[in-house]
Amino acid sequence: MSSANERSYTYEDYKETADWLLNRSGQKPKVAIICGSGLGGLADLLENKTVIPYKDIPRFPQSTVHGHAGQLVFGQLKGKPCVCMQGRFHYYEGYGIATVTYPVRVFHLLGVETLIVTNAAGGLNPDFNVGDIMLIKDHVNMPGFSGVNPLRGHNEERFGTRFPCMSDAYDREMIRLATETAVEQGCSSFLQQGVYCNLGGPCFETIAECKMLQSLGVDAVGMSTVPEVIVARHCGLRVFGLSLITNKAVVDYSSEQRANHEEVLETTRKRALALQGLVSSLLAKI
Ligand SMILES: O=P(O)(O)O[C@H]1O[C@H](CO)[C@@H](O)[C@H]1O
Ligand SMILES: Nc1nc2[nH]cnc2c(=O)[nH]1
Repeated sequence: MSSANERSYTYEDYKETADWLLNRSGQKPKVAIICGSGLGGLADLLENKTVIPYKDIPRFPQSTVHGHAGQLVFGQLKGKPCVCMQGRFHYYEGYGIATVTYPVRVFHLLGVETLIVTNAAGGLNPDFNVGDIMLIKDHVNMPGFSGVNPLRGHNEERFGTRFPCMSDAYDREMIRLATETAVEQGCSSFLQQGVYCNLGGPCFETIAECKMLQSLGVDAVGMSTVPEVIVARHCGLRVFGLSLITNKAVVDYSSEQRANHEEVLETTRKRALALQGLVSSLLAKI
């Protein structure tokens, strides 16, 4: 990988971007929401919006994936000051892991206290159906097994400790509130909880890989989210995560099913409103 991809950032870099955004938006969000593939509609719920394209923001990468608009949206949701990423960055796009997670530290410096991550994911748990919403209770950072971790390198103590704990990565009280909210919203029949695993992508998994992940206790697989969560927990943000099960992972050699991004986006279109309702009602409770 080239050194440009592996670039690192100083505390002052993050601070400069945060100050620029504060100046441009005039808003100090308390909640940041990262919208997964096809889930950018969440940002449309915000009131009093200020929209800032990534291309205008100092040091921000660009979104290159279909279904990721590439802009920050500031505004209020249920009266809470929020910032939404309409489009996230993925390792497979060629960005270094510090670049993929760059916005999270910027949000921390803007005063964000809670990070909500959403993603589209393949369902590995045989009890899951396409269209289920999975509350993420834990993760497996598969790239971390070979040393790909956003905290690799110099530890900036102003963000967090060298060896952060990850056994409490996903806030249990928010999971409880979301479960309660799903009952109120009439969507508990397609609500699940489970373990999300990120792979590097951009290939979808082979059948052997899906079987291996299942045997490891993974419920849903994707290509994002975990690096953002690690950086968020390192700097003390409360994290809540949702996976929309957009397709079922193929685990049978006789299956004719083939994972593809069009199916992923198609499922997000069908479940976007339910997911948006759940997130906005949850926000009203925190
Ligand atoms: O994780 P998000 O950004 O929702 O996107 C998921 O959907 C894409 C594959 O269809 C991959 O980028 C995968 O990570
Ligand atoms: N890796 C991976 N990412 C996804 N994103 C949406 N569906 C999938 C999937 O089946 N596998």
